[in-house]
Amino acid sequence: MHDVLHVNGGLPLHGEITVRGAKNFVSKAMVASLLGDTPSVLRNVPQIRDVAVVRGLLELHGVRVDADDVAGTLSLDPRNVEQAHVADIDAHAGSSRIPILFCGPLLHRLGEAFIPDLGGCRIGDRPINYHLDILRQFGAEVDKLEQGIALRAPNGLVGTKIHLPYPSVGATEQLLLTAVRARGLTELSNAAIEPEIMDLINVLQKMGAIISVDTDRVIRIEGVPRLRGFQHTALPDRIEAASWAAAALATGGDITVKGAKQPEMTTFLNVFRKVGGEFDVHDDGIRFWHPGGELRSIVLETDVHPGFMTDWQQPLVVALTQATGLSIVHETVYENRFGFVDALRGMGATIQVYRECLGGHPCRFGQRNFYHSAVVSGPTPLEAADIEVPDLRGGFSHLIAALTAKGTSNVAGIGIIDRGYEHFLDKLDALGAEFSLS
Ligand SMILES: CC(=O)N[C@H]1[C@@H](OP(=O)(O)OP(=O)(O)OC[C@H]2O[C@@H](n3ccc(=O)[nH]c3=O)[C@H](O)[C@@H]2O)O[C@H](CO)[C@@H](O)[C@@H]1O
Ligand SMILES: C=C(OP(=O)(O)O)C(=O)O
Repeated sequence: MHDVLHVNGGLPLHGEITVRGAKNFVSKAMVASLLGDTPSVLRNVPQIRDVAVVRGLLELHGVRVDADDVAGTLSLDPRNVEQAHVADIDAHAGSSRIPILFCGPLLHRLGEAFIPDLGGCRIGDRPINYHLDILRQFGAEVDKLEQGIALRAPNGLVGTKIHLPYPSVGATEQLLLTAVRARGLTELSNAAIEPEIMDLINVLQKMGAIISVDTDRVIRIEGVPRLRGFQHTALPDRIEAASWAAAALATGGDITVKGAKQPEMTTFLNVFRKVGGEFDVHDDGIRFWHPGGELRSIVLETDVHPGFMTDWQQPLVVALTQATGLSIVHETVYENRFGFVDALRGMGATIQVYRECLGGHPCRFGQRNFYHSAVVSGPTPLEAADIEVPDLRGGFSHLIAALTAKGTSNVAGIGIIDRGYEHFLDKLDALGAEFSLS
């Protein structure tokens, strides 16, 4: 398999690419189809590995999946889930974080579930204690085994009142996918309200669920006994869009991201403008460009929505190496998301990481042993290097750094990147990047 990308960097990226549906929504909407008793159709589905992983798991559970990859349409027929003979589920261990979201839907349909060990990016410990607490509160029996988690709910699941210690995206989705068919009322306080969650709520409402979202992060659900299939077009991938925007800024280029939408990106766009990037919002996408002259340093804190998204942080840090002065980035969502800066430092960036909370607010990771704040001093020209992709967003950041650095960089392990970036090599080609694979 070709897994090393040889990048001849130092050329501004110019041109137009398209983003399709959000990785962090599409996979969840696919799981939601399990809750319906009629087929669902999902549109604007990207061809990324996380979609393939969830598809495999759904098929294992008896869902018939038909895909039109070019059109980006998935048809999901869950009518045979009760008849499925699930075998080989261990083969799905370590593939992504989505399997944990199968718990509620499978418990409703089968009264039991087995969930293999999770994968996803190693950017912190990523515990699942909130998920398991939620399932137990609905009345599930949860057993942690060596290979995964076994769950039972022989008497069904019953609505409950839950307060999340932190507005976790996955735990909020766990609750939604479980509460919609539980008996009675469920109330979740301190819920996450990311746009991908709101679109999942749209899907569940189309299926027949009753869900209200209050302004104070409280979500209320009235359980219903049955749900039907849905037809839905996924919201665009705001992380991919921001990643290409960061690539335009770092390389001094000009990229139009078709499919990108302003409402989900307001916070990113403010930061992009403060750094000195220009953008124009069009009906069918957003054009991002470097207007020439100096970029400006900033102070930035990642946070839950509507704050600056943690998944935007890694690509933007590469652009900050090209800004004049000291930028401060405080990562408050994951305790260990700065590992990727080692490689940037090796390419000539001046970045120092600290255990202290250097942003505006103390966070959960302060006074602990986590290097979760970074100071970036720029501008520093980046030099070509041999680098290894550590995780999805860190990997894309390395790619941006290689595209920014003059000379040939060898980026190993690029296979990780297609977990969340559809056809990224074709897109690089369309943007005028020079590269080869080996
Ligand atoms: C597939 C997917 O949608 N992934 C996204 C999702 O991840 P994911 O849903 O895993 O992220 P969470 O929002 O749950 O995690 C946020 C924080 O809560 C902690 N936590 C979470 C669950 C739990 O049971 N216990 C616990 O302590 C995590 O360790 C982390 O520090 O939201 C993140 C935050 O926007 C994004 O970076 C990921 O891209
Ligand atoms: C952290 C991410 O994804 P996952 O939760 O799938 O690991 C990401 O998309 O940046």
